[in-house]
Amino acid sequence: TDMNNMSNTLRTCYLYLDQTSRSFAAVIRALDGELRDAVCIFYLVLRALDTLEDSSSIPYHIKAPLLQSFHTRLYQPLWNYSESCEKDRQVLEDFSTISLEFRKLALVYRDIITDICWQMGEGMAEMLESKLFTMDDWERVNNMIFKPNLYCFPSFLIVIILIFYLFQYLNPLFYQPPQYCHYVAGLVGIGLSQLFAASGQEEEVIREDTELANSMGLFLQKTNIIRDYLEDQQEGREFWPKEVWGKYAKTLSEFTQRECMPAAVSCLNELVTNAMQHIPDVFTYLSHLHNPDVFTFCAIPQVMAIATLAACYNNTQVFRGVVKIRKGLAVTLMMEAKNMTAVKDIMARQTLEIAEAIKPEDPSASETHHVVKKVLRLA
Ligand SMILES: CC(C)(C)CN1C(=O)[C@@H](CC(=O)N[C@@H](CC(=O)O)C(=O)O)O[C@H](c2cccc3ccccc23)c2cc(Cl)ccc21
Repeated sequence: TDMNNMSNTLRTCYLYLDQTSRSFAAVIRALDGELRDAVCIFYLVLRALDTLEDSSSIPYHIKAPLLQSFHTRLYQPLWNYSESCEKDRQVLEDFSTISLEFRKLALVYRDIITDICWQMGEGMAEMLESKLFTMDDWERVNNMIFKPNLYCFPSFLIVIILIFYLFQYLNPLFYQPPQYCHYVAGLVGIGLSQLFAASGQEEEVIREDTELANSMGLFLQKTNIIRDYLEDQQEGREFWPKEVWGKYAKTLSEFTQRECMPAAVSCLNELVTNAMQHIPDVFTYLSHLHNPDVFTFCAIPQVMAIATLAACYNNTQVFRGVVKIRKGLAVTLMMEAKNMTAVKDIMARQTLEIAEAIKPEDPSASETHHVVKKVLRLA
């Protein structure tokens, strides 16, 4: 990106991009023309929304409406937000610079970004509310439609109510798990796919299969959640799904205790195995991309994620600190992830590392072997 012949406000946006994620900023800069600015602004707008959601200093009754109305702030030239204490608060304090450049984007990009922010803000507010009832947030079952007091109903009605409950859980039609990961990461994939298609640099088909785009985001977000266990614990946030950790402990914080390490590692390995289920969709999505800069932009976070999963698998260090892949490996992965063959080779190598670390006595061993075989067959 030639920083000389761009406006001061756009240059400021690219500086914010460099500050929020150095290595990834370089990948966004490599995108072509108007898609580059659209993705840069999309990334900063999402970072602002994410910073709002993360701000523990904002009380619920203020935060929920803020999240739900966030998309309207894109068209309020003077709107900034200075009540956040998060490290990325600058994108909120100077949001007017970002929204000014947003309003310069072509309408087609503005509509996509506005729509994703609207859906994401609604989803985040909904998750916030459900968290008030200490519901887990990995995959959240819709709250029961009603919680009747069974003792005031005649007996035959009780039977009907029990059947209804059973039906709700057993029948997939009723079981709508609006996944937290869908709101904060799946929607990003769906939005990016629409931006790629709108720019003409990728075919329309890329935006049709929202399941594939959703999987791209879920793979990254589930990996982040697995990796960030301790950091989130220390900040009083829990993202590991209760359906899983509830099989290994009474509270998620138990995994920080030495005597609970075997249970913690078994839970960790089940989550890593769960995240790997998205890899076939990642292969399919990437194989649909034609523009080399778009391919690299999408492939690099995915190969970083599989390397992070391999580093976390069976690793007690996840419960003692944040497991980061070595800088040298990160650089190698960024250099290599240029085409489908190279990406499949990286995924296969990292998956083999996980396969070699499987212990026969691990509760998920057979599922892990199963997903390893599936990935190696596709690679
Ligand atoms: C939550 C998340 C995974 C969506 C965050 N997310 C990403 O993780 C970034 C990578 C990133 O920010 N890395 C940081 C480190 C980190 O934060 O972990 C770095 O410094 O390298 O990539 C994703 C991202 C990039 C490319 C294609 C995607 C398809 C679907 C969903 C997300 C996709 C991202 C693209 C956009 Cl536009 C916005 C956010 C993201």
